[in-house]
Amino acid sequence: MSLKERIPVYLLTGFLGSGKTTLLNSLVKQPGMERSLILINEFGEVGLDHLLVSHAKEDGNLVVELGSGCLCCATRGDFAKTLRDTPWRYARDGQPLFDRVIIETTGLADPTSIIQTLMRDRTIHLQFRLQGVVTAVDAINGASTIIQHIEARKQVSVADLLLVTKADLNVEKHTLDALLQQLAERNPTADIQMTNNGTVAANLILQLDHIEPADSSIPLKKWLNISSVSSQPTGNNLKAFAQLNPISEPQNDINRHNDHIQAHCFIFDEPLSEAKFGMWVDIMVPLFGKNLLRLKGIINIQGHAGPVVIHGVQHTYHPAAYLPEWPDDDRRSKLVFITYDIDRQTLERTFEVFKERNYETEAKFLSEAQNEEHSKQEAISV
Ligand SMILES: Nc1nc2c(ncn2[C@@H]2O[C@H](COP(=O)(O)OP(=O)(O)OP(=O)(O)O)[C@@H](O)[C@H]2O)c(=O)[nH]1
Repeated sequence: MSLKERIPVYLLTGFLGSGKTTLLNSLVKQPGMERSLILINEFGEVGLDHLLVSHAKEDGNLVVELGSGCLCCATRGDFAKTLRDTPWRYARDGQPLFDRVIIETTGLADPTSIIQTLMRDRTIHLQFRLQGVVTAVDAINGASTIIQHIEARKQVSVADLLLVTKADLNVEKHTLDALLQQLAERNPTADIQMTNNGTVAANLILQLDHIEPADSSIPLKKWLNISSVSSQPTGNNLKAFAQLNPISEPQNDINRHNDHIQAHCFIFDEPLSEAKFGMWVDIMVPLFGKNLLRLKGIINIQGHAGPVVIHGVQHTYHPAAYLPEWPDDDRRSKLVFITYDIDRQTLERTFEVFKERNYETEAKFLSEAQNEEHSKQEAISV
């Protein structure tokens, strides 16, 4: 099955009480959301949320309650099994009875491990594609929750869409401004939307495309979502693969919060060598592993007419998508990292190392050496 044919999965996460179930209730009533399979995970002995969305069944959806316990840890195996089984369990005449899956996590879930299950479990991966991660953030308590709880920070960091809930309540302007700034700093790639009374337009969710922006109607810049900072004057002239410019310094603000998660944005003015960049990805992504929470990039690779779109979550790095043309005149490569305990200098140092080595020459040398060895062996056997 091609990626496009796989069943889209939307992950709805957010800290305890942030408004996930309320949003879900609003979503499933809307046209376009029929035939959703809703997986609800709750933390605690008795689940209630599935009751709260029970009317969703009347709107032509299926609701499944996942076992008590958090699906990022205690019930991870159950979750994987439930999801693997859904295409035949909820099917008629061999056809699934649903068009998409929405997973509501517990408020304490670490979404990165759920994303890992979605992308690394072979059976799941062959049938489903992660279409979007939506994180609810409480307008009033969100800022302090994010500072206090690592789970909340991870939920924000991996989101494609951040929904600020409870904006209808009397939120002080400075509280809201501070929260919005914090969200933008922590996840510069996510779209941020305000919601009132727990309602959100289904379109906002349905248009998400977590993995394959190439296939989507979303403009690339919106996907990467750093256009607001990318027009800043170029900064110092640190050279990496090419000319590298720090385009924003969100990490300074985040350091003030004294936590471990940072966002780093880089721009490369010149096209990058495919061999060097490929080596960097092959070696560094697994090496950073769990500490690389998110990597998104639009890359100008030497010799390619259009941009190359890359995307990774922790160890999982998706095959690069080669687009036929650039969306506008800006041909610079842009990379956004959201990291846990990896500082900007470390990333820069790795760029430097890969710039210094000449992988084209090394590859050529290796191939010539192998050919020579081959010829020798053939001569011996003759
Ligand atoms: N005024 C207002 N109240 C909201 C909004 N969203 C949620 N609430 C209220 O906030 C409370 C928590 O909402 P839920 O939707 O249950 O939050 P949740 O994230 O599912 O909570 P957990 O399952 O405990 O993690 C409920 O009392 C909701 O009615 C909103 O946008 N405006």
